[in-house]
Amino acid sequence: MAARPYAVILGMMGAGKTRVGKEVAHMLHLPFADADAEIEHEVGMKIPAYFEQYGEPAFREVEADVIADFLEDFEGIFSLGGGAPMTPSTQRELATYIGHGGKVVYLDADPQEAMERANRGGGRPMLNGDANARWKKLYKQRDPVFHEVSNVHVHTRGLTPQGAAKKVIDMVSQRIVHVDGTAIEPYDVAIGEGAMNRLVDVLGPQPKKIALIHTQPVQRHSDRARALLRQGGYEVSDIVIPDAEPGKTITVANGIWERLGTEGFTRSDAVVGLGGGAATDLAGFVAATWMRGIRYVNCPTSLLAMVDASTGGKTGINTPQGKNLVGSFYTPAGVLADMTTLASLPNDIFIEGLGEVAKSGFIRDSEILHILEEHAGELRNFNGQAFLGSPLEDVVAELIERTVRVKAYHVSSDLKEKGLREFLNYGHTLGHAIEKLEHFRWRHGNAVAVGMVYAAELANIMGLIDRDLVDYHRSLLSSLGLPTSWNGGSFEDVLALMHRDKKARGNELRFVVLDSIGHVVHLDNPSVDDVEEAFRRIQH
Ligand SMILES: NC(=O)c1ccc[n+]([C@@H]2O[C@H](COP(=O)([O-])OP(=O)(O)OC[C@H]3O[C@@H](n4cnc5c(N)ncnc54)[C@H](O)[C@@H]3O)[C@@H](O)[C@H]2O)c1
Ligand SMILES: Nc1ncnc2c1ncn2[C@@H]1O[C@H](COP(=O)(O)OP(=O)(O)O)[C@@H](O)[C@H]1O
Ligand SMILES: O=C(O)C1=C[C@@H](OP(=O)(O)O)[C@@H](O)[C@H](O)C1
Repeated sequence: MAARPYAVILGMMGAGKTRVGKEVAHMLHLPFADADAEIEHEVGMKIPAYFEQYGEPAFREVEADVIADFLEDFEGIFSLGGGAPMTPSTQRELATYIGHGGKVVYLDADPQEAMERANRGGGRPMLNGDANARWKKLYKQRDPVFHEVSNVHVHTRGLTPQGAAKKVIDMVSQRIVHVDGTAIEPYDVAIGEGAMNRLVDVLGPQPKKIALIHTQPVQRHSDRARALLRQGGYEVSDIVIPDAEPGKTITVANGIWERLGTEGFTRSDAVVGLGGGAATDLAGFVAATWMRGIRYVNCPTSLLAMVDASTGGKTGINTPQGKNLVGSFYTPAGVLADMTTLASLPNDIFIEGLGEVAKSGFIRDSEILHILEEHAGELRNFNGQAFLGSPLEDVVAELIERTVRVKAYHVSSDLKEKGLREFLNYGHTLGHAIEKLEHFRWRHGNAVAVGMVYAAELANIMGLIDRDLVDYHRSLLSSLGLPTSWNGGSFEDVLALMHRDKKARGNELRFVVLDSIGHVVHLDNPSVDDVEEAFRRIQH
């Protein structure tokens, strides 16, 4: 495999491609190459002189050749000349580079700032004559193409070269999971520090008003989102809802509908949901129902919301009869899992999220289990204040990316949970019963952890897995600080609730169980004796 650039930077003349590119390379301890400097080296003369002697078409040919060579054989930060992306062969080379996982950064400076800087510098033959008018004309031609050929968009208005470089690094190191499939409008889940900086790009130019729905404990993160939205030119309605489950009610939804009505939200406006899974569920529900569906973006701030609730398109509210009884399948336009928000997440809520992470390991991706094993101690001692920039951050980013991929896989062909998606329910049949019997004082991920041990015991009783795998469930989950037993209710109560599980068919129970790590099957209608025996085994 050829050595490819870590990132390619393009943008208008004066955007800072060279200056910021050098800064990025310096911060990442990587080499830097500037296409213009390489061309000058290649032809043995300065660019203005070359333009003068041979003209622009000859320059573009040399330029395209030099760029093609560097895209194939340079491991560092590579900045292009302003006009380079207009050459069709270079556009194709950039597309191939992106196809191999490359990052093409559009360094999008404020036009006024970039134009002034380009004029000041001189040495730019494309600006000969009325420099400002030339710059503006080129901007009009080039800006749409830059958007087209890049896959990372970085606005740098008002930033110092160092600030712009830090933003480029954040954006380039984000992980992207593309969610696509039957009945799904494709969208991306962006994971990493600064993922929220994508808000304006994901919302697009159509919305004028944005309802920013969030809870109070994440105020400092919603302040950032609001600032980004205002900078993007949107009119922002800040809507604070009650924290956690009390936010997921028809009364809260109704209050927001009233506000959207009073404030004149139309079908082309949008919703941003920011917070834990409860806030993103409610925000998605409001977006799905307002005018029969408007655009929405999720900004999950808890681990559980990042790996599970914000992706997959389930939105909803609770009723007095139960959780999530009213809602719809309605996919977001994008999910921005900004790791900086985890800095304020309490330890117990982080650990709870690991329950769903482990589930994804058991049902599909054994590498998740290896990572959990290897880092169990650090994960269990998660401390938000010391998290950003620590080695654990990359471990958590990897776990989030892998878990989101498992979810995306199950959702892609079964948005409405008629088959494959049911496998995401591993550990949930007993888990939901425990949550209900504990009056929701037990957190979901904790109940699912016990539920997975239960499902493993049941699979063992049915002869599907050996005892070692059951023991492995217990040892891994408890090493993460998750519970593996429950003594809070009778078998009769549990059985009655499991019969009301959404997977049950008529009077028959239906479980999701493993037959090996990474492989799940349905277990239909096991005998009550077996179901009870498994229950007995998780009581101590
Ligand atoms: N839509 C789906 O597919 C889906 C899947 C799983 C769960 N869910 C739903 O998600 C909800 C559970 O999500 P959850 O565990 O995130 O619970 P939550 O939304 O109640 O958040 C838990 C607590 O953590 C706080 N919090 C979240 N992020 C924080 C941060 N960065 N800093 C400080 N505090 C923070 C919240 O304010 C809340 O007090 C449930 O309502 C569940 O039904 C939905
Ligand atoms: N963010 C910035 N803030 C202040 N000055 C900048 C910034 N980015 C670039 N510059 C300065 O503007 C000039 C043009 O930048 P340069 O990197 O050569 O642009 P480009 O390569 O995109 O044409 C240089 O003098 C550079 O130091
Ligand atoms: O915009 C252009 O067509 C050009 C931009 C210059 O690079 P910078 O954008 O780095 O100034 C350089 O490649 C040449 O003068 C042509």
